[in-house]
Amino acid sequence: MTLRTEQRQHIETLIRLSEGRDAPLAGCREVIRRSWQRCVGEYRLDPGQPREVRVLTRQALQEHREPVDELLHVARAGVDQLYAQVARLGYVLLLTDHRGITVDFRGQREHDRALRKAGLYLGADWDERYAGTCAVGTCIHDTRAITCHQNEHFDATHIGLTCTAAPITDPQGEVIAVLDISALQSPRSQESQNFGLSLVNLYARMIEDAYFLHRYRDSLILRYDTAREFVHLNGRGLIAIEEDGSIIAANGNGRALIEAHLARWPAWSPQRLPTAPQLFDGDLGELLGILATGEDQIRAFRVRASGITCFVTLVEPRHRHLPATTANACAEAVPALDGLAADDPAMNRVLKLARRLRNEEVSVLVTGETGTGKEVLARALHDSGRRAGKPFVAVNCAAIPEALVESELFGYLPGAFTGGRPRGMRGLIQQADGGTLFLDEIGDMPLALQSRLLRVLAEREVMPLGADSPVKVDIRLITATHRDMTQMIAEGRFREDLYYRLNGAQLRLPALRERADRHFVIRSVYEGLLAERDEARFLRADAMSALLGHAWPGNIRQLRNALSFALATAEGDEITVHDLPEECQGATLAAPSFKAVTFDGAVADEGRALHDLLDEARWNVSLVARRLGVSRPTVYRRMRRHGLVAPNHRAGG
Ligand SMILES: Nc1ncnc2c1ncn2[C@@H]1O[C@H](COP(=O)(O)OP(=O)(O)OP(=O)(O)O)[C@@H](O)[C@H]1O
Repeated sequence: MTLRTEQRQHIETLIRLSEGRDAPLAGCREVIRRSWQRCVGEYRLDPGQPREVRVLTRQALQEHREPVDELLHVARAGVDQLYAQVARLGYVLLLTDHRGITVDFRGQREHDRALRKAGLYLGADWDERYAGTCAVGTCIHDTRAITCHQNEHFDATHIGLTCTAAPITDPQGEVIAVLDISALQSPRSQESQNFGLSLVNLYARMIEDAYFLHRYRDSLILRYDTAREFVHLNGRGLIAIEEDGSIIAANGNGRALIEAHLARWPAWSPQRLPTAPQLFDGDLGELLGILATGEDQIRAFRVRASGITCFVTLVEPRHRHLPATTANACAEAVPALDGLAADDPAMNRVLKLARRLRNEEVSVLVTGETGTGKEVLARALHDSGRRAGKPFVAVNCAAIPEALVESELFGYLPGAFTGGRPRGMRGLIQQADGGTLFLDEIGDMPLALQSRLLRVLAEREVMPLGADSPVKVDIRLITATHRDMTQMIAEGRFREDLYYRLNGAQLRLPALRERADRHFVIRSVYEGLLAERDEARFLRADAMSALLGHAWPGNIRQLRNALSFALATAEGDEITVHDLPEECQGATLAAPSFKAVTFDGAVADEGRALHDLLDEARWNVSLVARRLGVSRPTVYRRMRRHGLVAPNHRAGG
């Protein structure tokens, strides 16, 4: 079909639409249909009278450029970069103001005439009211990115074009400019422009953020992302704040965060925004002290409205530096506790409370899934407080047979019961005198003993079996459980009064899979194991990646076991993903090990893949080891595992 015939048909369709007759609109996208209806109903555009492209005079263009001069300046690098990517695909680039006037343009000179005729030119007016449905005009009307492809344009003049536009908004969400790429020719299907839509959207957001950073360059700006690695590079959220934590402005992502917060905790007046500490569920000091923490000057926070972990950095005002006191408002150093976490919001909260509690006598209940480090935290609390140097006695209530718990805990005098030691025994409570008694799995303590323990806590004395007078004890009690104690109380299996005594303060440890500082935990457990084994072996990135991706139902204990297994069984001088227990290899098995060489699929396929690789390398083990990025002994070990023997070593071969 020629362009003229197509234009005639297009005009016919739109005339029927404007006259209220049934137009063949099947397959027409809703966003386009609505715009066409605006064109005929609201703007009274006549589809039968295609309009000349309107290009502003130099003087008029200057008047449109002045208000966006600063934006044009900031956007220049982004505009050039995007154009460099799309020019060779035949696209030109337009930047328009909020009215749709093209205030900046990039295009090939050799097509100057054709582009000018098509309206792809500096000064061209793409206002929907004049030009009809088009990417720029409709994007401004709907405040969202859109492709207007060929005969989706209202005006028959434009139906040869394909145009894709994305809005650039100010901190109030108002469109201040539009970024557009357009081509004179394109494939038939509108979907062919989907990739362009993503690209234009991405650059529009980058320009928007660059402009935000420029406009608020004299304020503090919180920049955040859900990936730590991206925060400095291209953190998605930007929130400008005052030094008291109140919010001045936010980019699109930041506004969405604020809206999610307000949806859960509506403000009592429309102007009332949450403060940054409320939004990120942290202290103002923690936010303002970000630059003084960690090597990368990033700190993890948990967004209160969603519970999602965000990594936040602080962009300082251009001419102002935070007073040293605020910048250094980080917590007092307590080595025993500080070593337990790097940067995880839940752990930061636990450790902050632990620092405050370390010299208090209040009983502490540590909760968390099995293996999260409850005993390690209890010991650190002991080691960092006044009682350090005195005994730390740990008792696992679930591990002692029920019949022995009483005598073990309370001790007994000679002859107190048959089977006891002839000289009697000082109970574990007494052994902890002056120090800390740590009762793990407190939920497993038999009910009868719960009453006796309650008495010890109330009267600070213990009555050994067979004794007729109590003995004074000075202990600090820390208990731990992975059970739901409120449910146990409801079921009558745990005494409520004891629970309240034990729960003077509660420290809740997060599961390993939820921790934002998993990398640190893996490193410190690994280094601890190397020190115990007096070894120096490298933990390769593929192993680290698999460990980071594993769900760890058994938490740090399971992690420790997995690393111990790898260190005990790996033959090379480094630990690779294949040295880990099979259940931890999952996350990276499908990832390329070296160039295009991969072991794809399950371990069962590994043998076949290895065989093919060896075959291809003529059974040169060193070459295969290099290609896989593992040591030679590792390849030999895998060959043994899969029963692979080089042809020249096979019996009779
Ligand atoms: N921060 C840490 N750094 C290194 N190793 C740790 C850390 N936390 C815990 N571990 C190790 O993980 C294992 C489990 O720790 P711990 O016994 O403290 O967990 P738990 O929560 O008390 O477990 P359970 O609920 O089963 O009693 C131990 O081997 C401990 O050494």
